[in-house]
Amino acid sequence: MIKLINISKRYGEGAAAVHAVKNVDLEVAAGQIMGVIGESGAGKSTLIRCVNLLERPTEGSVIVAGQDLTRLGNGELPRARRNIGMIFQHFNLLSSRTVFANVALPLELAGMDKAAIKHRVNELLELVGLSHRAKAYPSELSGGQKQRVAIARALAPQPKVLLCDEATSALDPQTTQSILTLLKDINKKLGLTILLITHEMQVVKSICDRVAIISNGELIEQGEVAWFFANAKTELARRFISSTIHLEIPEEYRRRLSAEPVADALPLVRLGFTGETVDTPLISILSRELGVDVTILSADIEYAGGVKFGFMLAELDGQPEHTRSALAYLQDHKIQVELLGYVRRHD
Ligand SMILES: Nc1ncnc2c1ncn2[C@@H]1O[C@H](COP(=O)(O)OP(=O)(O)OP(=O)(O)O)[C@@H](O)[C@H]1O
Repeated sequence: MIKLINISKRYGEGAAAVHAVKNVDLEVAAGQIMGVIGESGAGKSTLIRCVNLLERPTEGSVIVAGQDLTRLGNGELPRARRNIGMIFQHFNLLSSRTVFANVALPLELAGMDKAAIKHRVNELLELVGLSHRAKAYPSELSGGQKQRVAIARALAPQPKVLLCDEATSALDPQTTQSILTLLKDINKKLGLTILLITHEMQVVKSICDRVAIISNGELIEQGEVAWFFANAKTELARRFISSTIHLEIPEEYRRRLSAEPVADALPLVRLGFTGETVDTPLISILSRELGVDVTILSADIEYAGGVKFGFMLAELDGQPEHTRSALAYLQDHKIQVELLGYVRRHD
């Protein structure tokens, strides 16, 4: 549905030129949700704005719904752009228009008659859960409601593709989740293809099917979300992944931790679960069959893209040879084992 072929974008000329996007190839299949994640200044906004030619790429082709937008003249481009809706971080609503009139605007511009506009806008407001606020003005709405209006407006011309430029970055975590749920709903109900950019891995984890990482204008890694959590290679990807996992050694244990084995101390391990981990009732097997008791200090294990991943901090209590077999057992089941040190039983 979206195909970017060798896209580059330079701002300015000569020595002062900024090469914001470099030789990007990206494909988003129909009905898919793709997330592009990157740090500030990585080139995310420039890249997404190249898809509807809000920024014209310096090189490369942009194909949306089978049309090469970079080859269209100024007369044909507006029609092709109707296939592409867009929402923004700061909603971009018209403050002098009501919710109804904001959503109606693209339909008025397209010359639709009044009765048809009324029908369509009411349908859209129902879809985004805002029928009861049709007469309100943007200043009377919460951030989440404003983004709902923006989504309804973007969907009014029945686009095939929705571009989301940091659409939840101005919202609190709970509202973010409700907007992400709405986007997923719309994706399923309407078969809409979604390309979003974000700096938050949580957003990717919540709704994306695929993810690409952009760094310094280049796509450095991409894949299905589940594959990505299990297999990402680059340091940046690993940093984004760990930003969604919250696991710390409790202070009380940290005080008793030493790097080397000491008398009367138990190994403290971090166990990593990835898409490759073999499902196993590991704690019962370790204690019943291998003679090692497991104390879980903390765990953050989640599902993304149908795969279980996450980490667990645990203390292992058993004879040294039993502990060695337990660690080997975990590794055989594709659980990543990291020995963090040894915790003395007493201060
Ligand atoms: N209109 C412009 N003129 C000149 N340079 C620009 C322009 N827009 C962006 N840039 C530069 O291009 C690079 C990429 O910027 P871009 O806004 O695409 O990154 P981003 O990943 O979206 O960052 P952020 O999350 O901070 O918005 C940056 O170095 C930025 O300063």
